[in-house]
Amino acid sequence: MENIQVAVRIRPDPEPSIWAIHDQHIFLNNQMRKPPNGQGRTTFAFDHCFSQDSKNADIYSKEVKSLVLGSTNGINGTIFLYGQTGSGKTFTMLGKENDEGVLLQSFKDLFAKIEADLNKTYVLRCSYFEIYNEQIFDLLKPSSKLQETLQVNEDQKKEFYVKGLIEQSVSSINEIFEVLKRGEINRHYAQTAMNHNSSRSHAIFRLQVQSITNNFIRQYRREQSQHKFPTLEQLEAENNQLKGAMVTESVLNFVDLAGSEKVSNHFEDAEIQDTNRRVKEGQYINKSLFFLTQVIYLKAEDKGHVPFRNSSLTKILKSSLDGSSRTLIILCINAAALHFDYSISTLRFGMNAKKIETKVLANINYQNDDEALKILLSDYEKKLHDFEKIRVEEKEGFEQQLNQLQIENQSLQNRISTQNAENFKCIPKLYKEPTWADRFKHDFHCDGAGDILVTNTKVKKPPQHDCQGKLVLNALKASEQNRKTLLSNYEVVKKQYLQLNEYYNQSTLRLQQQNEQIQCLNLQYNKLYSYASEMKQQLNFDVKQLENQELEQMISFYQSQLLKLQIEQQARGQSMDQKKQYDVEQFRLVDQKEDVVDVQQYQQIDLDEIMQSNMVNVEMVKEKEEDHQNQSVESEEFFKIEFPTYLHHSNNFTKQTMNETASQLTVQDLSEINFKNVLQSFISEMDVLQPSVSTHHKNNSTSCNKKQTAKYKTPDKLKKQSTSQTTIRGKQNIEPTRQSFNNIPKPKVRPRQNGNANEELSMLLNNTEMSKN
Ligand SMILES: Nc1ncnc2c1ncn2[C@@H]1O[C@H](COP(=O)(O)OP(=O)(O)OP(=O)(O)O)[C@@H](O)[C@H]1O
Repeated sequence: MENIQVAVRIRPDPEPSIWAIHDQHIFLNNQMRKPPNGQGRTTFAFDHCFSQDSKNADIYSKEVKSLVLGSTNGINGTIFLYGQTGSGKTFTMLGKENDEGVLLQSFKDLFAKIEADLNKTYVLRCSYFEIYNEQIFDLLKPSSKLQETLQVNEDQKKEFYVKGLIEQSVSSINEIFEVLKRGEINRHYAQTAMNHNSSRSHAIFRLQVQSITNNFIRQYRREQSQHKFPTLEQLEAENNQLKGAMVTESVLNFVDLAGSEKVSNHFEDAEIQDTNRRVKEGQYINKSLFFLTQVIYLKAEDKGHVPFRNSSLTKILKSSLDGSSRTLIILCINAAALHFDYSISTLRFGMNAKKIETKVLANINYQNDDEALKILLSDYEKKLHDFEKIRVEEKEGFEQQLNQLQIENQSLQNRISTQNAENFKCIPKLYKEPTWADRFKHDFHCDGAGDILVTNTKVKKPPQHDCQGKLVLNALKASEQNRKTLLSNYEVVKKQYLQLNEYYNQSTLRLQQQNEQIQCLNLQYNKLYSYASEMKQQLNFDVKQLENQELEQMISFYQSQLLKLQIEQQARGQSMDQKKQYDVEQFRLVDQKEDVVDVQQYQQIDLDEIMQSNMVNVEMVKEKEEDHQNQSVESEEFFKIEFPTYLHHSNNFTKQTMNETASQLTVQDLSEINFKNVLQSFISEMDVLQPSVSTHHKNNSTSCNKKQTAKYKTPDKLKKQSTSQTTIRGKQNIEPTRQSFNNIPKPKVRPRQNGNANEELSMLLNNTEMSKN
């Protein structure tokens, strides 16, 4: 026989504690030697007393651990957490992040031992349910079926069991954590959706531990699915190995009882509007706790019949209180004086429970004969079959739930899509694609900017009750993430656009400045060009003047030579006839044979023109005359001695025109256009004047040699024509070529300098010169 283990734990409180602990005793401290009501016992002795500084780990290691591990040997165990609301029952059971509850520590130790035990194979099944207002709710059911209540039935062995309770098979610590988590979520959901108050219900987590010593089973389980157990036939096939097997079965109950405070307490709570509901809750709680206390009291006093059937709680806990179970009650009390009455009540309950003795027996079956083993395995298989059936039902329920969630998820996805579409409709087009007109206007294009559609409105979150599926939450998160990404992309592109815009503005400014500079340079260039043109004009004028002077000098020189020659001819008059004398006066030497024709021709020539247009190459004449003297009369050749008549004409004309032009230039605007106009008019005048000169010559030289017209042609034409001289009347007409003309010694002429003036202007001037020449 073994007494129920009872421990007490004081919850830490900001208020000073009225309780003190010494060893296994808890009593009122010095400040409160006497109880407030002045009566009753104030010192209690329990198996363990835990102060406010105690941790869950302390309670687990000293009280809970041995009880939990005993289940692996087939010993049932039950842990009650009894106490007033807010006294720390749930904290002790489930704990917090930094102080793990006794339940989680139990799981860890249990699985650690199971994994370390290589001689047994364990089957663990767990269930989680709550008793609220005497109704049983399975917390492992799908949320849609949470409202279904379960009944407590009695089997053939007069044992109570909850019919239809889900027994979830677990094979690892993670799986059992998942089951616990699912139960807690449903408990919370029931609290809100079904108006349950978790603190007003008794929560029971039950763990069935079965083990069998058989290596075959272990190997079989490892090879097969973890949830499948070998069939009886398979076990019989290995019958020899099963002989002598030990089978253990045990149940661990973790019971978080509802608060044990008085019902009247709820009446006084002014904030609670639904008084009737609270009254009903309190009544049921007190009723179940009363029956629990009664059962414990009767068991402790050992006074005959114990009424376990009075409440669901006592029915469920019967095996723990009446049978072979090892039971632990952890009393939770508040430290403050305010809760003294409730604390005393709790401690008294513990003192009664402490008296209860239970026959702690291990549920072990030693099977040495085949028949007994078959019966055991048959029973075992039946349980497993039921378990599999439940699993199938559960699976179907989950699948239905999954389908429903998928449908809900799909509808939510549709809503999100619709919402997104509406959002995008509302989005302003932040970046307007520039038109071609804009691009030409600004000469600016931002490649790759494109259209960016960004919403500034957050995606509306659906109501809380719609968010049952993780997919929905993920979709919302993804949508939000997309929105953030779009916004960040938009910011980047916007920044680039602003930078490009800034660059464009700067470029435009630079362009304007450069245009202004170009205009200034153009102005300067025009001024310089005008100045250069003027200078060149002046230079050409000077040169022309100089040339004219030189030519005048040359003419004077040749005239003097002619006079000299004439004098010489006169001096040699004996050898020259009268006609030749006459010709000489006309500055022409004529063959006697051609005197008639020549005289006629010469008579038509104006003397002045002859004087101006014929030039005697003194050296040539001398040479020819010498040759003439040396040769026969018949071989004497006619030499036409020409003097460039146009020099006289053009010289005079040029002088006059250039003087006029210079005077015009001084008074007129020197801009390029005016300058060109002046030149054009100048050239036009030249063109007008030249034909008259040419005509004049033609008229006066019709009988003369036609080659005289070459005087007004370009040097190239002149040269060409000179090279194509033909013989007249069988006699070679030898005309002084340009070369021969150049051989005439001339006064040195200053070379014409074109300078660096504009080329077009040079061309014009050159053409003008050519025309003049
Ligand atoms: N030992 C402790 N150390 C620190 N905080 C504690 C401790 N015990 C309880 N608390 C805190 O006190 C509050 C109430 O505790 P808890 O919910 O466990 O009480 P309860 O007895 O389960 O109440 P109810 O019967 O209403 O469910 C919780 O916030 C819990 O975190």
